[in-house]
Amino acid sequence: MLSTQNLSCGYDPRYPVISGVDLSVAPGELVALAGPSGAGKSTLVKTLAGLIRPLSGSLHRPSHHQAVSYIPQGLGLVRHSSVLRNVLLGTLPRRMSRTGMGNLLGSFTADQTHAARSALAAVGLSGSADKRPDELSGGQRRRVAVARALAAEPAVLIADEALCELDHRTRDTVVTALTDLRSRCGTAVILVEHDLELVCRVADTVCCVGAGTIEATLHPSPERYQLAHKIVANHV
Ligand SMILES: Nc1ncnc2c1ncn2[C@@H]1O[C@H](COP(=O)(O)OP(=O)(O)OP(=O)(O)O)[C@@H](O)[C@H]1O
Repeated sequence: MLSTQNLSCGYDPRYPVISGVDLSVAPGELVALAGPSGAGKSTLVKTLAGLIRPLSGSLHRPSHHQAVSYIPQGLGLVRHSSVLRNVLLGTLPRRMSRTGMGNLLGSFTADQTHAARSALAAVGLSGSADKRPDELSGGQRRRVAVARALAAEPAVLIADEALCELDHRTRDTVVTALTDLRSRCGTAVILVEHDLELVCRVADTVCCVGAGTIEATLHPSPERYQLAHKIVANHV
């Protein structure tokens, strides 16, 4: 689904932020990236999402329309559009592949509206469809960004700290929505997340990022939580 070999990422070829990254993410797999602030997690996922060119090494991503949805740390919501319209934007690549750019300004189809409303329901925001993002709390805005990615039904969903600012119950709702997407569409999920307890509970694979690379790759279990904690804590 998505793989890298000896990938090196950063903003200046002389100073890679993270190197030697070998990742292989299968359909439906949930891979978590954990590690201290500044370790290079966002730089890596921006590269995986295609926003930054790799400095070296190889990156294989699915190339069809709607293949990769990326939730940036800053969320990228359109402030003056309604919540529903923001989520509908997630379905745009689907519409573009069918009808081309000409219809971008037209109305959305019933299918797209259904997908957007279902995504909002999945993150518990059915009642907020007509509000604007700046009328919502930080955690609610985060869930709008998740809903936008869900509505895209992508092959790969990459989320940079999408679960932070959420209370435990709401976080479980979002995790359930992601699990449903994985089993329904075979979506591979790559999650940047600081909460190791959560990560070890929900991820199939945990990559511990530190010292400019992926230092360890674990398949979680309660014992592995201690190990992951030690590896990440070493660099905090
Ligand atoms: N646009 C940029 N231009 C140059 N350097 C950058 C840029 N963005 C990030 N960096 C640098 O890359 C390094 C890694 O930052 P990055 O945001 O990838 O870390 P992170 O692990 O995601 O941290 P956090 O958990 O705090 O979000 C930092 O030293 C940072 O200063």
